Amino acid sequence: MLNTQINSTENRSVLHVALRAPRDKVICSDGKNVVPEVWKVLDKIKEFSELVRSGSWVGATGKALKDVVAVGIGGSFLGPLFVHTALQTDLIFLLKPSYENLANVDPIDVARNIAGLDPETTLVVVVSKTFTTAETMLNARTLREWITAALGPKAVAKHMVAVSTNLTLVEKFGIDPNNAFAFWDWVGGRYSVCSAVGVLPLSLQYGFSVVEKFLKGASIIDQHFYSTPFEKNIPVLLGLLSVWNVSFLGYPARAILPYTQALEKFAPHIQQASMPLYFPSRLRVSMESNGKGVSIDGVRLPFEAGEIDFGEPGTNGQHSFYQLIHQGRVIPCDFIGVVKSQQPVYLKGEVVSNHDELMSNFFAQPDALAYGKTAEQLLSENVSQNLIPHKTFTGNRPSISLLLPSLNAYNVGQLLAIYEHRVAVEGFIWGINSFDQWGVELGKSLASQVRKQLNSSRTKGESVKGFNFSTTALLSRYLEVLEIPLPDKPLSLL
Ligand SMILES: O=P(O)(O)OC[C@H]1O[C@H](O)[C@H](O)[C@@H](O)[C@@H]1O
Repeated sequence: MLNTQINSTENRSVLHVALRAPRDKVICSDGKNVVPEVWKVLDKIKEFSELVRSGSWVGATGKALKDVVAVGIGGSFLGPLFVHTALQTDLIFLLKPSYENLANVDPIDVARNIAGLDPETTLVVVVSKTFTTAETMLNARTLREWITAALGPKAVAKHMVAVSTNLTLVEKFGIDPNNAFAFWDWVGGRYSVCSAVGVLPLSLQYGFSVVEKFLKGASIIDQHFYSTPFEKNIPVLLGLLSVWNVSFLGYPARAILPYTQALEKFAPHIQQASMPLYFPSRLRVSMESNGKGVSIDGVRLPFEAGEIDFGEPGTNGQHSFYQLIHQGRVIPCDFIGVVKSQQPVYLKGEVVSNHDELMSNFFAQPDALAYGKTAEQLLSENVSQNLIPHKTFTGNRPSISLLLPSLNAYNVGQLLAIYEHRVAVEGFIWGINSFDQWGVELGKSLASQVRKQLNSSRTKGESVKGFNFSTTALLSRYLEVLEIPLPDKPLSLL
């Protein structure tokens, strides 16, 4: 039998393709076909989201719920946010409950998210694979407090639901297990947008039929990736280009530049699949999926792997960091354009439509990068000698251009799956484990040491100890001046 436990450092299968497989497909983990379980949860989401959208699911005081706050961070936040934002303008007529995303543990994020919301008409979706992530759980407790303070403890059953692999902790938290939507160990957090993590919030917003199209788009790419010869296989070609740029040409970064505002959250999502880490010993900058310093067998890599991803929608980026891309360091770019705009506008008397104006830039930028401008060309334009070095463009700067026919749920699913598989292709070639993320653990455990210190200093006046000189000084200073709300003076929420 095929060994699907390719995430060998966590003894986990990697099966996010099963999340979007057709009902009749057989995909096994530990000898068990997981597709029926996937569809059981999808059917449950369909039913629940229809109840909420139709107003049949009512809150503790009998009112329909009209706002959704999704609480989650990392993979339990960025993917759904990217898809939600991508479809927002296309499907504005379908958008039923409003959609807020609470990720940061900063109380400012809580306050901003619930500003103007009424607990009576709000549904909170707590999204956490582990149900132990410190930020998410504190935010969930804060919103539980917000709901119960207004509506009483029983209101949690009607106003809070959860998405998690850890249903025991969901129940312990006080959420009715009937209102929990499961997913599985074989879904990595950053690959979970096609599980209930993304499907529940998106179904609540746009309806289940839209989400089905999104899943179908991703599934089509899964089939393409599985069966298309390498020379025509989009994720394979893109992955090879990345490996070439990073490991052979030594370009450490990649700019993701969608020429559509609808994809404004795409680069942040891909960044999560590639969160930068810092290895002081080698000044290595790396990422969550492919940001590894060692091979899958634990041997230190003799080459650089992973890219530093960043990006902004065009044309905004053109007015900030493109200067460096054109004349400074070489940054391979992914240009993503769309043929048919979600929002066509053509003003009378204008030379082109607004979308054509945007796309003029999409076509121009890769050419400027590739071909540049020579001193000879500048001379022929009578540019003065002293400005020639400043106005010269070296060219020979790599980019790829993806042109999507439109940006609907189906195409968004395709785009997601292309990038997911591309990450895997790169990881396979580099010989690393693209599916673990041990690099995020150290910071978390040090934060828990700080948390203990803050508690003992605040409650018992204990002095700061056990930290290095710099952190001791900073912590002491922090404890000296910051006013905190005491238990008898509760944090007031907006
Ligand atoms: O979904 P959760 O268990 O709350 O995890 C949220 C996030 O936690 C960590 O930071 C991981 O590095 C991420 O990959 C994960 O998405």
